Parts: sequence; structure tokens; C-alpha cells
Amino acid sequence: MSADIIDGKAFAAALRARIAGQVETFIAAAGRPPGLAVVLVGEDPASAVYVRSKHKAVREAGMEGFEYRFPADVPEAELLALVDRLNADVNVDGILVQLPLPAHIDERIVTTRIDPDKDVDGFHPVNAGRLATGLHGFVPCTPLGCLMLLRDRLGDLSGLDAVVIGRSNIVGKPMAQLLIKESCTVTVAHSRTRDLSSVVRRADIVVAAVGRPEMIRGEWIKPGATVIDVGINRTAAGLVGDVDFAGAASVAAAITPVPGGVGPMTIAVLLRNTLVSAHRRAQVPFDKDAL
Ligand SMILES: NC(=O)C1=CN([C@@H]2O[C@H](COP(=O)(O)OP(=O)(O)OC[C@H]3O[C@@H](n4cnc5c(N)ncnc54)[C@H](OP(=O)(O)O)[C@@H]3O)[C@@H](O)[C@H]2O)C=CC1
Ligand SMILES: Nc1nc(=O)c2c([nH]1)NC[C@@H]1CN(c3ccc(C(=O)N[C@@H](CCC(=O)O)C(=O)O)cc3)C=[N+]21
Repeated sequence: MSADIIDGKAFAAALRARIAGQVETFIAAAGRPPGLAVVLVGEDPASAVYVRSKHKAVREAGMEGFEYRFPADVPEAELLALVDRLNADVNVDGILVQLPLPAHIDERIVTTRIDPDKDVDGFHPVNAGRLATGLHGFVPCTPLGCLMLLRDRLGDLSGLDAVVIGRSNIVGKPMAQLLIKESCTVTVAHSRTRDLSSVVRRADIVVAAVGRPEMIRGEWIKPGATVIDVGINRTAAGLVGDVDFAGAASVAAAITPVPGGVGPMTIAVLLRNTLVSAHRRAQVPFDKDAL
């Protein structure tokens, strides 16, 4: 193994500490803490774990967490009524409805009901449009966390060849948008891509967001590339990413591990987005780029 391991967990912990400092300043100015509402529908054990760790992080940062749980058979209208209430609640700066939702609930309708200016997940089409057109808005937490790790590692990304594997609205597409903004030459691969190995081989930056354990092979990676593994796959062998870690680590310059890479960044950026939202809504000036 020759690659540097990108310690997302440590990077996220440092970011959270800076956020906690800014939360104190915000409370002094606004007279209230930043508030994040998290809504969980159903009993999916993985979702319950994520929601718990989000809440812990919210409290540790000095923010206020509002938690709502519904049984899996909650009517869509009831969920929408809660979103309406949270949109109107002055103490709520961010709203997150944990995905996936049960099949009888239309995720697009729920996502679109959230006030775009409280949409700290960045999933609302208004925020997707803002990102695509270069306007200020919320950027989805996972891709923004990946970008922070890339910039920390590589500095200026301009001119680099980047390949994003996956084109979901929550990871692949916004990741590609961010890399375009950084002046990378971006290729987006997906399940219909022909000859994925050759596409990956060109890349200075590989972002894997597929959801298939260890699908991206070490032999595909260009020597010296930087590999960001978004995948979270639960297998008999434990938690693994979308990248063949040992194989890729023997050729890449740097790689994120799973766990301890992108996952902790997602939660730290959620706190960051909530802090940014709180400042905007309370009209307290804040330099988010100094975080
Ligand atoms: N670390 C974190 O914080 C987070 C991790 N994740 C993880 O990231 C992974 C991706 O999540 P998400 O984007 O929501 O997943 P989706 O299932 O929504 O998207 C997966 C993408 O991978 C593509 N794909 C599927 N099979 C192949 C293949 N054989 N070759 C190339 N591309 C393929 C799909 O292509 P097509 O569009 O053609 O179907 C699709 O675009 C998952 O493991 C998820 O658990 C997700 C969010 C946060
Ligand atoms: N509205 C919404 N917003 C999300 O941001 C969202 C979502 N729904 N649904 C599910 C996905 C997934 N996701 C993760 C968050 C943290 C870790 C994380 O902390 N992972 C740890 C390991 C945790 C473990 O052991 O499972 C790590 O990689 O080190 C992973 C994945 C957020 N998501």
C-alpha cells in the first residue's frame, strides 16, 4: 500500500469544532441557538443509526435538535403537515427528512414541500437549480464534504480530469456540478456506461457513488489519482465502500476509507449548512468560507 489515507473522520471533527465555536458567537448575537429538525419515518435500522448520530453531532455543536418520528404507515398528508409547521417555525433553521421514505410516500413531493431556505440537505429542486446556475443555495452535504476533502488534499482542482460514478440527485449529479465549478473536466458514469474501466483510468479524481461493494477495481485507477469512496455497503465482511480499497490504495496517491472517510463529512457539512442557514435567517453576518 502506498496511498495516503484521507482521514475524513479527523477532518470532520476539526470542522465540527470550528462550527461549535461559531455557534457560540451566533447565540450571543441572535439570542437563540441554530435549530435543526430531523424527521424519521419507519424503523429502518440504518436510518435510525444515522438519525441518532446526527442528533449527537447537533447537540455537541451547541445547536438545538428537534426530532420527529412517524410509524412506517404514516399518511403522506400528515408528513406534509409537519413540514408545513416546521417551515413556519422561527426556531427551525434546517429541515431534514431522512431518506429513503416508505414506498407509499412520494419523496419528490416531500422534498419539494420543504422551504428551500431551510433545505439544509440541498435536495429541493430550487437548490439543485441554484447549484447548476451558480447562485447561492444549499449544496447537498455528501458532495460538498467530498469537495472539501479534495480541495484540502489537492488545492486548485482546475484542469484535472474527474470521473464521478453515479448520477443520483443526492450525490452523483451535485458532485459533478461542484467539480465543473472547480474547472475540472468532468465525466459522469452510470449503469449504461460502456467500458467503465477505461473511463476511470483517465481520471485524476475518482468519486465512486454507486452502492455496489468494491465494484471499482484497483487496476482501473490511474497511478497517482485521488480516490473518494462515497459507497456505504453492509456486507457479511462488514462495512465496505464502492472501491476495492486494498487494490486502489496500492496505485492511488490518496484514498478515503470506509468507514471514516466521506460518511463523517456528511454529518459535519449538515451542521455547517444549518449554521449558514441560521445566520441568513437571523440576518447575522457570517463568512462561511472562513469555517
Ligand atoms: N457516505 C455518505 O454520507 C453517503 C453514502 N451514500 C452511499 O453512496 C452510494 C450511492 O448512493 P446514491 O447516489 O444514493 O445511490 P443511487 O442508487 O441513487 O445511485 C446509484 C448510481 O450508481 C449507478 N450504477 C449502478 N450500477 C452501476 C454499475 N454497474 N456501473 C456504473 N454505475 C452504476 C446508477 O446508475 P443508473 O442511474 O444508470 O441507474 C446510479 O446512477 C450508496 O452506497 C449509498 O449508501 C449515499 C449518501 C450519503
Ligand atoms: N435526507 C437525508 N440526508 C442524508 O444526508 C442522508 C439520508 N437522507 N439518507 C441516508 C444517507 C446516508 N447518509 C450517511 C450519513 C453518515 C454516514 C456515516 O457517518 N458513516 C460512517 C459509518 C456509519 C456506520 O457505521 O454505518 C462512516 O462512513 O464512517 C453514512 C451515510 C446520509 N444520508
